[in-house]
Amino acid sequence: MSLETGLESLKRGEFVLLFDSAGRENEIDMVVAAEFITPEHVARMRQNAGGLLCIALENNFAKSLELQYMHDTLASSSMSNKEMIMGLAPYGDYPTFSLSVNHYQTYTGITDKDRALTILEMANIYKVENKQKKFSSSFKTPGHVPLLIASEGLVASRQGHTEMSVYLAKTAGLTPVTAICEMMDAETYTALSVDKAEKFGKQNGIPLIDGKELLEYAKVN
Ligand SMILES: O=C(CO)[C@H](O)[C@H](O)COP(=O)(O)O
Ligand SMILES: [Mg+2]
Ligand SMILES: [Mg+2]
Repeated sequence: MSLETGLESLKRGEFVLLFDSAGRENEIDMVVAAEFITPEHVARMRQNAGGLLCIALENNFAKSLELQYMHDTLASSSMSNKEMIMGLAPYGDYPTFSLSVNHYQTYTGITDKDRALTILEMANIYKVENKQKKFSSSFKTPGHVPLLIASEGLVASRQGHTEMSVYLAKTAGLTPVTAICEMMDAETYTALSVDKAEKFGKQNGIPLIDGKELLEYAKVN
């Protein structure tokens, strides 16, 4: 069963591929638990996925850091061009974007080493008692890694890669913080197809988890 194989991979600090659904983004993200991230993971996501590398956070954790969705922050700001604020995407969901961050010990923030440090230190904050204090003293914004906030209720309320990847980390007994990046196709200039992702997964020993299977599992677990 790919979901259980996937959970084992995540526990070992390895990648899984996560497909949402044909009726949604129709995208496959490379996913790794943030607590295990290394510069090598970042380099592989950059080379083999090529989308936007983000950190997904469980809702309660994001709240403990006083994070808000960026569309809410902008809506309550003094900006005059509020018509620019992203609402529902064409596939029917609000974006999960919040702030983008760099760890304070990074240099430019974009190198594989810098992004791995930012991602790892975000996961480490989960284990700290005064999370908000540690977060505000250790990170700068804007930075080079976007933070995504998973919905309250996780996959029961939104079925994005944000929620599904955090759900996988939690189910694997890991810190509910993930690094995710969309897989792109440099031949077609579109998102990578499921067939191509399956082939890539087989060649590289990376399990592909179907969102449909994940949602069915979540209903009974
Ligand atoms: O847009 C995104 C950020 O790069 C990606 O789609 C990512 O998978 C998270 O978003 P979602 O939860 O909507 O799938
Ligand atoms: Mg997206
Ligand atoms: Mg997505």
